[in-house]
Amino acid sequence: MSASSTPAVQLSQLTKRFGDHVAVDAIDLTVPAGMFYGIVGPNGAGKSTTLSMIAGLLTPDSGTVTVAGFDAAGQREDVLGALGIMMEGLSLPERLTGAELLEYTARLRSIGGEWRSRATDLLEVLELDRAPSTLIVDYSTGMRKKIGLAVAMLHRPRVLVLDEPFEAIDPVSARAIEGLLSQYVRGGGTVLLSSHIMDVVERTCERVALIKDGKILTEGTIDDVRAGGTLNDTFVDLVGAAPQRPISWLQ
Ligand SMILES: Nc1ncnc2c1ncn2[C@@H]1O[C@H](COP(=O)(O)OP(=O)(O)OP(=O)(O)O)[C@@H](O)[C@H]1O
Repeated sequence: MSASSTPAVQLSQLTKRFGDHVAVDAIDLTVPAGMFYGIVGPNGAGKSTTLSMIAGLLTPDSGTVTVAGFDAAGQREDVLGALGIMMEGLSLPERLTGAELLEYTARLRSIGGEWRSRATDLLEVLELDRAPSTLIVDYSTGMRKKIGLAVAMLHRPRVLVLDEPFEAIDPVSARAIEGLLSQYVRGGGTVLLSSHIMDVVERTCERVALIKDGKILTEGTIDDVRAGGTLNDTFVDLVGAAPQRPISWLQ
């Protein structure tokens, strides 16, 4: 698969309200194909809401989403084929093992016989092969995240949308996931992820968008955005440090 000039994801005036609250406020964003792209921002900034609209799990109030050139509203089947998603809170079939879930995914997606070797690779790299008979209901938080990632990758999508893939993941597993995603991007895939872990975003992503209150505060290459400092510095400068005051009952 080669990188294409069609953007992996394109958002135009994307907006979502919950009651009176504007969670995503007329966002325009282009994620070029074949790269690692990060979305960062404080809690409640609108990252998950944005990714959920790209994933088709939430309907925008206005604006458009295209994935690999397909319109998310009108070309749903094409978008589903092009996309792999891992979102917080998506339910999993709890009474299956990891391997069974991948077989189930392969059938749902009509993946040919190659699913077996793909599943073996994914389970091995993510170290889920160490608990072959453990049901998903008994998985740890990190293991649930890893099997969610394997499900998202099994059909070799053109675009992976990952909500906080590195949170709740131990450092060794995080490196394994980084390696897996890097191979995927080198092969022409696109990763769009949200994260609060700035050093992972700095290390992996080529471009980053910083969002707050549903709006993009800055967007560009990692070097442009960190402007000689660290991404953490830029984040705190633009978002504003949390208020600090003495709390007498703690002292
Ligand atoms: N289903 C919902 N109903 C009402 N409000 C919602 C809903 N989902 C999100 N929100 C609100 O929309 C805003 C954006 O939430 P979102 O989950 O997108 O933020 P986030 O950037 O992903 O935050 P975090 O870093 O904490 O995961 C928040 O104010 C949140 O309370």
